Amino acid sequence: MSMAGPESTAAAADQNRTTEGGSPPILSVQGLKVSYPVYAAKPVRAVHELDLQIAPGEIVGLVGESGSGKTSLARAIMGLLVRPGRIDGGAVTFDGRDMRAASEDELRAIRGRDIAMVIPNPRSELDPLVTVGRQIANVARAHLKIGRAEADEMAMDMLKAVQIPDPARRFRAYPHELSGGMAQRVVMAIALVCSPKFLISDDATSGLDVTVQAQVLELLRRLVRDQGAAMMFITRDIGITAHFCDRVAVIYAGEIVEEAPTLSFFENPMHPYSVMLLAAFAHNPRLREKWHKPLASNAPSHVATGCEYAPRCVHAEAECSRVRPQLRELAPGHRVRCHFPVLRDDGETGGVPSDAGEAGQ
Ligand SMILES: Nc1ncnc2c1ncn2[C@@H]1O[C@H](COP(=O)(O)OP(=O)(O)OP(=O)(O)O)[C@@H](O)[C@H]1O
Repeated sequence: MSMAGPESTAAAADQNRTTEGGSPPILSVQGLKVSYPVYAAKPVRAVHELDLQIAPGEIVGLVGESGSGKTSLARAIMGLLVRPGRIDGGAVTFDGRDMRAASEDELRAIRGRDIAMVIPNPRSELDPLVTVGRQIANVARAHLKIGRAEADEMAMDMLKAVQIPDPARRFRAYPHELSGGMAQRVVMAIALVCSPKFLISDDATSGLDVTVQAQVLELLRRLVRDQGAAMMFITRDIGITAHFCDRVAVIYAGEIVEEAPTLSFFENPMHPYSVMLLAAFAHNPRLREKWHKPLASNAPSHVATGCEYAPRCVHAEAECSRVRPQLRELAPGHRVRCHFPVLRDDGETGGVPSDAGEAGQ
C-alpha cells in the first residue's frame, strides 16, 4: 500500500465521524480510488471515490457482479493489493488508525490480530505440510505472544467453536485429510482465533455446496456476533445478504450505487441495478429482461461522463449520460446514486422526500 498523501488528514478527521447508530465507525473508507496500471493502455479503474463506513458489531453485505471492485476494495483496506494495483487517493481508517500511513510491519501486526480475511478455496490458504491445529495455534502465538500450551488450547477451543467433528483428531490432521467444508471451517478458526475486531469474508463460502454453505454462514455470523466483531461480507449472491447482513451496499463499476439497512433495501430497492440484481436472483428471465439492457460484454466498462450504469439502464434519460449522480439519502440510512430512483410498484415513493438533500459524495 502506498504511503499517506494529503488524504491522511481526511483519515484523521474521519475519527470524529459517527455511523447511523451514533457510534464511531470501526472502519471508514473515504473517497478511495484503486487502479491497476496496464502495459500500453489506460489503467484499469477498480474502485472510484468510494465511501463506506462500518460500525462495531455491524455486518455489512457488499454485493456486486464479477469485476465490480469488491476484492480490490477488501485488499486495499488490508494493505494487500495485488501488483500492479495501487491506491490513487482517499483514506482508510481502521479503529482510529490511518491505514495508509501505517508501515508494512504495523500492517502485518494489524492483519490477523485486528483485521482478518476469509477467502474461498481454503486449501490454498492452508500449509499442506503442517497439521491444522498447529496452524491455528501458530497464528495465536505470533499475534498474542503466548506460550505453546496456551496456544494449543486456544486452537482446540476454536476447532470446537467452528464445530469440526472430532476436534481432537482433526487437530492432528493435515489439510488434505479434510473435506472442503471442514477446510473452510479451519480457515475461519484461523481468522477468528485472535478475536479480530473486523472480519472480511470475500465470497468465502461460494465453493461449498448449498447445505454446507448455509451451515458455515450461520456459524460465521454467530462467531462474529459472539466476539462483538464487525464484518464486511462480500458476495455476488444478493439473496444471502437478506438473512445474513444488517446493511447492504451495492457496488457497480467501483462505486457504491445504493446502501441501506437490509429491511429497507429489500422492501424498496431504488437503484435500477439493485432491482436488476434482485430480478436475476429471483431467476426470472422476464423480470431480468425488463430491468436490464444487455450489452455485448457483461463486464462494467467505464463511461466518460454521467452515470456508470446508464449504458445498461432501462430507465436512462439524457441527463444520465451527462451528469454523474451523487449518493442521495432518500429514506433513513438509505442512499442511492441515481437521478431517477425506482418507485415501488404500489406507487409509493418509498419515503423519497421531494426535497431530499445530498449525502456523502
Ligand atoms: N491484478 C490485476 N491486474 C489488472 N487488473 C485487475 C487486477 N485485479 C483486478 N483487476 C481489475 O480490477 C477490476 C475490479 O476487479 P476485482 O477483482 O476487484 O472485482 P470483484 O468484484 O472482486 O470481482 P470477482 O467477484 O470476480 O472477484 C476489474 O476490472 C479487474 O479486471
